[in-house]
Amino acid sequence: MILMKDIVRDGNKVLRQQAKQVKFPLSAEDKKLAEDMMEYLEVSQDPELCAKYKLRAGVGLAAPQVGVSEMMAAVLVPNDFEGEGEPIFKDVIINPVILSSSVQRCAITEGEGCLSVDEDVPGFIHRSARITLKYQDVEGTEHTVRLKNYPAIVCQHEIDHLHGTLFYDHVDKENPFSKVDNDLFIE
Ligand SMILES: O=C(O)C[C@@H](Cc1ccccc1)[C@H](O)SCc1ccccc1
Ligand code: NI
Repeated sequence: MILMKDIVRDGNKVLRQQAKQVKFPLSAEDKKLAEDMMEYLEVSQDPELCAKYKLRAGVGLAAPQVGVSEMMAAVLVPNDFEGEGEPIFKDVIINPVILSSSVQRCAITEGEGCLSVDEDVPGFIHRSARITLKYQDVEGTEHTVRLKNYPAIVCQHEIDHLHGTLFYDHVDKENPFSKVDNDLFIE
């Protein structure tokens, strides 16, 4: 089971590398990694288990964050944090490619955090509000999905990890809370 001690922190070069394409069929190690990363998200979103294992809640986890420089990330965006209903998006996205993205941007009002960055970094992280994402699942089946708002933000945050980018790279250093007229903001 992945614990916080297994999460690589900012400063480790694996977080700044271009991750390698994943080959199919998945090796036993890659299958286990995919399962373990999704398990981390599920456990971290259960308040009792999250406290029991001293985790930080997460809606996404990328392989480089556990020291594996491969293009794989688990994403679990719950319907709501009461755990009611099916998740908005749940899958392990492998070799993801953003095929298209909206010019319109979207940001989380309170900014972003990262399991690999212990410090708070204030500022808006403006991302595309809508994306068309192509990826393979653990079986190697190809999916092309259109995502918007929060699920789109989470997937862009995770895909950034696969290219060595961290959320605070997107903060406008001159004016961290800069915005333009048609920017969307979500709570
Ligand atoms: O470090 C990670 O990649 C996991 C992040 C992903 C993320 C952060 C901000 C915005 C979108 C995605 C963690 O999920 S940060 C903790 C968190 C937990 C619940 C809801 C939002 C952020
Ligand atoms: Ni992150």
